[in-house]
Amino acid sequence: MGREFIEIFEEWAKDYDESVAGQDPQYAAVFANYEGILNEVTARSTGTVLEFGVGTGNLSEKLLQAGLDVIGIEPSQAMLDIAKEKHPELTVLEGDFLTYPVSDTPVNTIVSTYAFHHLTDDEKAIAVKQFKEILKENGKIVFGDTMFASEIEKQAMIDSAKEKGFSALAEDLQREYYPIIDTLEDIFTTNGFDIEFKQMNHFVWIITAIKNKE
Ligand SMILES: C[S@@+](CC[C@H](N)C(=O)[O-])C[C@H]1O[C@@H](n2cnc3c(N)ncnc32)[C@H](O)[C@@H]1O
Repeated sequence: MGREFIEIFEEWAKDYDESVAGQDPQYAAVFANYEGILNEVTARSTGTVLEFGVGTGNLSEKLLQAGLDVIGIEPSQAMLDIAKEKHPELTVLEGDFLTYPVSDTPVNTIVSTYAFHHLTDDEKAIAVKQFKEILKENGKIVFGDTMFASEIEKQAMIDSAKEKGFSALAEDLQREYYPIIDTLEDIFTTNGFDIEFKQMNHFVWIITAIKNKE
């Protein structure tokens, strides 16, 4: 479950760092302020951090530089190999948002950037329920990802991509499970989190979800 897009990342891994640097015009707006997004997720993280979908390890690098203990989880072998090559000191384990080697280490923060939308909304709810179990008291989830204020806004972004001739972006926005903010809010609050949203570019928002006491 949740691994249906891995082939895309096996292919994309070798050029991925060029895309995030804005060199692919179709994705330039998606990756606008990429460094700022990673910095903001890092600034909100504490203690032992479990990172999902590490890709080539760009967020992991910032978390390590901030002195945090990072356990990375990544399902694509090609991405995982690059992350390990760039950061030999990083622990990266094979796994995904739903199935991962759980250690006994209590986790303070669960982070991810540009990855949670690979799960359907039902899978997102299962993942969040599991995260609550492994987070320490007052633990938090900090995710940066593409999401939309409404279905109307999402359709407008798809139409705009088509008008610009960005067919790969338009297909991506229709193929993967980019959520509506109200849906995410419902998933997190139902599973016992207080959640905040902050917009970082035309596509990406950061969500910070803090585990309730109850
Ligand atoms: C767009 S890349 C983001 C990489 C990195 N987090 C970043 O911000 O640059 C998406 C990553 O999520 C991974 N991924 C895809 N499906 C996943 C899943 N079900 N669980 C965890 N990671 C997944 C991909 O293999 C890829 O490395």
